[in-house]
Amino acid sequence: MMKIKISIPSKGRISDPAVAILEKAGLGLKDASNRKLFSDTHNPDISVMFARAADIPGFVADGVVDMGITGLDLIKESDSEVEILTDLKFGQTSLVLASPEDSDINSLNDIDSGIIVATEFPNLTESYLKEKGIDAKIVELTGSTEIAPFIGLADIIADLTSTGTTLKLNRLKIIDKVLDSSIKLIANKNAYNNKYKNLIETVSTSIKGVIDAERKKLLMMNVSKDNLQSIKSLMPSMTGPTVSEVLSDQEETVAVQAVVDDEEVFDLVNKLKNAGARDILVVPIERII
Ligand SMILES: Nc1ncnc2c1ncn2[C@@H]1O[C@H](COP(=O)(O)OP(=O)(O)OP(=O)(O)O)[C@@H](O)[C@H]1O
Ligand SMILES: O=P(O)(O)OC[C@H]1O[C@H](OP(=O)(O)OP(=O)(O)O)[C@H](O)[C@@H]1O
Ligand SMILES: [Mg+2]
Repeated sequence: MMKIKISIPSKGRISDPAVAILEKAGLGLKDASNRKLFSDTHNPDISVMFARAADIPGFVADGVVDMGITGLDLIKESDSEVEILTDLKFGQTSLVLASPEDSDINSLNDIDSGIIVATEFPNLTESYLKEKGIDAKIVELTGSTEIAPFIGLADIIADLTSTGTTLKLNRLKIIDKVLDSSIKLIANKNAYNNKYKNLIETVSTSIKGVIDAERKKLLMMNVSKDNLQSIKSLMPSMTGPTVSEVLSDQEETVAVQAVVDDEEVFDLVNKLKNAGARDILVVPIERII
């Protein structure tokens, strides 16, 4: 008997990463064949429903599904009341206001009421500008917003930018930021607070474990006892290290292991080698619970 449903995007850039996170969290899809609306997972209590990323906040808020994976921009745009459980550390992007490079509009101060703004995010854009005292005319588009100022459809645009490549290619400059967004794990408020609290928390904990693990490595090495103190002092203080005896060895050797941040590994390995560490292993971690 299936207890909870998680909705994840059926297509687009966040679909595959969402499936991958579920898989690493032990919720791999049983029937991964594409274009199916539902799929069972390896946990009999949890199934997956595929949907458009923009529809997921509404489905979660209305209780059509109990949990979802989608972008903060889409959650805010649809004004859905959902519980945000954790940030999934991908799909980082910002919703910005941008004008043509050669226009005189360089900041909000250069904008008056009546300005025409093309966007895929009419609600966010309109309410942001209203907050700033600007009554904008919104032209809602469903893609290729960048072209709007050049075909006389709008004065400026509100669009997502990540690397900045698309804006640059289309000769647009950023004049203001409406919102920073990334992908979130969300839950229906009632399901989270009452009905399925334990199950939702279990799923959330597993997924958080995957996110934490992705940014960490397990370092293992052999160290002669003489060098142990200097090796220990190099290790990040938060995470150990664990020191254990190595038996079948003539000289006095210990094995040292510690969990370290990804960014630290390169530097640390060199320092450890110089301090006398041998047989250093850098091991990926699947989950940290
Ligand atoms: N260039 C980008 N970099 C990172 N995240 C992005 C980018 N563009 C969109 N996103 C995020 O991806 C999520 C899904 O967006 P969307 O539904 O538009 O999918 P998509 O991958 O853009 O596919 P499509 O637009 O073809 O439907 C949104 O939350 C959005 O913020
Ligand atoms: O700053 P960048 O790294 O260039 O990314 C920003 C672009 O990515 C998204 O478009 P997407 O690829 O989703 O196409 P779409 O406009 O059809 O949604 C977004 O709408 C921008 O156009
Ligand atoms: Mg898109």
